[in-house]
Amino acid sequence: MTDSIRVHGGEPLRGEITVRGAKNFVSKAMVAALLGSTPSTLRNVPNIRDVKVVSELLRLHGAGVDYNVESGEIALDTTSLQYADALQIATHAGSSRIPILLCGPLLHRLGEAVIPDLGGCRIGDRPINFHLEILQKFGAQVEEGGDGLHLTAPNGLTGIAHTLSYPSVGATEQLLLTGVLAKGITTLENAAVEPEIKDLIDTLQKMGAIISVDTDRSITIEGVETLHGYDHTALADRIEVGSWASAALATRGDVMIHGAQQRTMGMFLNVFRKVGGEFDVRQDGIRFWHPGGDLNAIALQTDVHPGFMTDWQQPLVVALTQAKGLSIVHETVYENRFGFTEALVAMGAEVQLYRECLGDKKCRFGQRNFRHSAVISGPTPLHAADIEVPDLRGGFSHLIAALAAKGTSTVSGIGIIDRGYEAFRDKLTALGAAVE
Ligand SMILES: CC(=O)N[C@H]1[C@@H](OP(=O)(O)OP(=O)(O)OC[C@H]2O[C@@H](n3ccc(=O)[nH]c3=O)[C@H](O)[C@@H]2O)O[C@H](CO)[C@@H](O)[C@@H]1O
Ligand SMILES: C=C(OP(=O)(O)O)C(=O)O
Repeated sequence: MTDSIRVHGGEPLRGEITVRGAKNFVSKAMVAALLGSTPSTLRNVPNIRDVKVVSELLRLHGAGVDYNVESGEIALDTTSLQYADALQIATHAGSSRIPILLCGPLLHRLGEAVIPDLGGCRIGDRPINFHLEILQKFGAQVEEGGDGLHLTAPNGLTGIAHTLSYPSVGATEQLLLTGVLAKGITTLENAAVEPEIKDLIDTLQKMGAIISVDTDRSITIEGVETLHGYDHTALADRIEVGSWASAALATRGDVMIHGAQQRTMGMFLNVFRKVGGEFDVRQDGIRFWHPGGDLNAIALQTDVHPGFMTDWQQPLVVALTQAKGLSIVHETVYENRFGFTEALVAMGAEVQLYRECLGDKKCRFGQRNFRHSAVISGPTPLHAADIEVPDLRGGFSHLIAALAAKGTSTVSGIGIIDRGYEAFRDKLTALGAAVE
C-alpha cells in the first residue's frame, strides 16, 4: 500500500461511517489477558496497526491470538506464556508504547520482563519515570541492559500506597495491571480516570479483581491470588469519533457516526456546540454537522478526564481555522503538540504559538521553553499543499486540512494514521471525499 494520498479538497464530507473499539483501551485489555489463567475474548476490536503490534508482542510471549476482523472478536489464549527477549520485542513493538505495560503481568506470570526503547507519538518527551517508580515500589528490580530494561521480582510483588504527581493514564494502568495480583492492598491517589481506564477496571473486575474507584481520583485494589479470562466488549473510540466530527465541521459537512457513545464524549460535545456545530445523539451513534453560516471562535484548554482530551485538540484546531475571530487553545497534557500547525500555516491558516499558559490554568509547561498555547485567527481559506504527516493525530488533522482546502494536496507518511484509524481510506471514500 502506498504511503501517500492525493486529496482533491473543498467538498463537504457527507455520509455514514462506523467506529469500533478504542485504541487506547483495546491494547491494554489485550495486555490484561496475560493476567488470566484461562482464555479471554475481546469484542468490538478495530483493525488498526496498534492491535497488530500488540498481537505480535503477545505471540512472542507464547500467547495464542486469533482475530476475526469482520466480527471484531479477538480470542486470547495466554495459558502457555514464555519469556521473549528485548530485541524481538523492539522489532515488533513498532511505534507502540505498550511494552511498558507488559511489565507487571509478565513479572506476575514469568518472574521477569524486558522492555526496549518505547515508541508512541513524538508529541513531547514522554518519559517512563512514573512507571519505573511504581514497578520498583511493588518490588521489581530494574536493570539497564544494552537492549533495554530487564525487570525481575525476586521477592514477588507486594501492594503499595502511591500518589501520582500528575494523573498519567499509562502510570495508572501500570498500577492496575500490577496491583491486581500483588500481595495485599494497593492504593493510588491522583489517578487518571479516563473512560478507557474505567473500561479496563471493568475488565479486570470480570477477571476476578477487587478494585474500587472513589470520586476523588483515588483507587484501591485488594490483591487476589489468581485471575481468570474475560469476555468483554470494548467501549467506542471517542478520539476517532471526535476526529471525524471535526472533519465534518471543517469541511462544512454532515457525518453520521455509528457506534459513537455520548457518555464518553461529553466535553467534546459541549465544545462542538459552542463552536457552532450541531449534533444529534441517536440510538446507535451520533450525527455531526455544520449548520451553515459562521463558526464561533472559542477559548479551550486540554486536560485530563473529565476535561477536553488532548487527542481531540489537533483535529479540532483545523476546524477552528474556519471559525470567525480569535480562538485560544492551551495544551496542558503534552508540551509539544502544536508542531502540526506548521503545515496548516503553510496552507493559509493563521496560527501563532506561545510559550505562556494562555488559559485560566497554569500548567506544568508554563515557565519553560515549550510553545504549548496557540492563537488561531479565522476564518482563513485553506489552499492545497504537499504535507508530511508528523504523528497520528497530527496526521489525521493534515488530512482534514487537505479535505477542507481547495485544490489537490498530497499527504505523505499516512501509514502512521493506520495506528489509530480503522480503514480511514474506505471511510473517506464512503463520505464522498475525492482521494487517490
Ligand atoms: C496508548 C494510550 O493510551 N495513549 C494515550 C495515553 O498516553 P500515555 O499513557 O502515554 O499518557 P500519560 O497520561 O501517561 O501522559 C500524560 C503526561 O504525563 C507525563 N508522564 C507520563 C508518564 C511518566 O512516566 N512520566 C511523565 O512525566 C507525559 O509526558 C505527559 O506529559 O494517555 C494520553 C493522555 O490522555 C493520550 O494522549 C494518549 O493517546
Ligand atoms: C498519543 C497517542 O497515542 P500513543 O500514546 O499510542 O502514542 C494518540 O492516540 O493520540
